[in-house]
Amino acid sequence: MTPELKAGALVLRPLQPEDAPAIHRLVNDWSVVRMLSRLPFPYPRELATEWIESTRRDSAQGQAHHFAITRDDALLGAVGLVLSDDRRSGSIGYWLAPAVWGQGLTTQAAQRIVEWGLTVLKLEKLTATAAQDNPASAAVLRKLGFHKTGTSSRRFVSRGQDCAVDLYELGRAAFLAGAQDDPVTESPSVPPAPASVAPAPKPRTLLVVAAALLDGQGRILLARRPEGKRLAGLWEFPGGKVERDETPEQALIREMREELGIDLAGACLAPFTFVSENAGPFHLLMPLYVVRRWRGVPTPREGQALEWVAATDLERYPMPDPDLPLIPLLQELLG
Ligand SMILES: Nc1nc2c([nH]c(=O)n2[C@H]2C[C@H](O)[C@@H](COP(=O)(O)OP(=O)(O)OP(=O)(O)O)O2)c(=O)[nH]1
Repeated sequence: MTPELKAGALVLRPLQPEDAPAIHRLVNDWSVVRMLSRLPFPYPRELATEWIESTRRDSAQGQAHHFAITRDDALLGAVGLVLSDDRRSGSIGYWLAPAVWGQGLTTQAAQRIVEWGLTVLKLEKLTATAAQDNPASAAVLRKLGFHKTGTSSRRFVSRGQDCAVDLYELGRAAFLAGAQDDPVTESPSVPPAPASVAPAPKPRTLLVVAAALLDGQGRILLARRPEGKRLAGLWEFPGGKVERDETPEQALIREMREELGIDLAGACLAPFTFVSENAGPFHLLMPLYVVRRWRGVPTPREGQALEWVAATDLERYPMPDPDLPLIPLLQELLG
């Protein structure tokens, strides 16, 4: 199913039947429709209703995910991700009402969908096309990290003619390598480098501590990263970055209190294994502790969803790539 995603002040949500009048009003505009290859101009009102129904069917079948781009509940445009038959790649498309052009909103919305498709859906690559007379769309794609792979032509129904389009692509590996998260500059204790000095190479290893909390039935607590964070929508083991002057155990106790409201002080924190993996913008070093006893009831304190998951079901929860080797180890422990 198509989820609701956040991108700055924008909310990207599944389309609803009640959106039809707004969709019709916004699309039935020559400056919008001339860039959308399959739509006629004028754009009949019934097509808006039919299209919304089709997006809801596609979403239920997992074939495509179309989102209304909204701000303060006002519909501003749409962004969609259509999956290939094998569900390993997807093609992205978007449009925005001219009244809000020039504010970077298309990039913001498309960026969130790109990230969601490549991390949560784990697509291998994304493709897109832009009409050659649509430099704004090409600029959005380049900002998102897409590169041009060729040219082709498409029938544009509204224009009644074939038009040249450029083809673009973004691979998952390239996206993950370029994903922006700078754990060093997040630290207030690191002063910014003077503008005239070339930035020093960043320390590449990030120490993150995490826990496999086990309940009485041997299920593991997973937390879904909330909207607004890097890797939002992925499931992870609760935990977080080890701060300066903290031991990993102190960091784990602090994180469990902050994130889940539980007290691990005095509990047995059993070192289980660790992750040492390239995580894109940094190298992740993550000790994983197994914890069976604590005080309090895990409660989401940071907007994250929580679920107790049997080890055999872990594969059903999309997790960050570095976590994947942990799954068979936990299955063996708890099998
Ligand atoms: N807690 C946790 N983090 C993980 C796992 N797998 C994985 O790649 N990570 C990454 C995601 C983050 O980049 C980093 C954890 O940092 P964090 O949770 O303290 O920080 P964050 O990115 O959520 O941001 P913030 O709280 O500092 O604002 O480690 C996991 O299983 N558990």
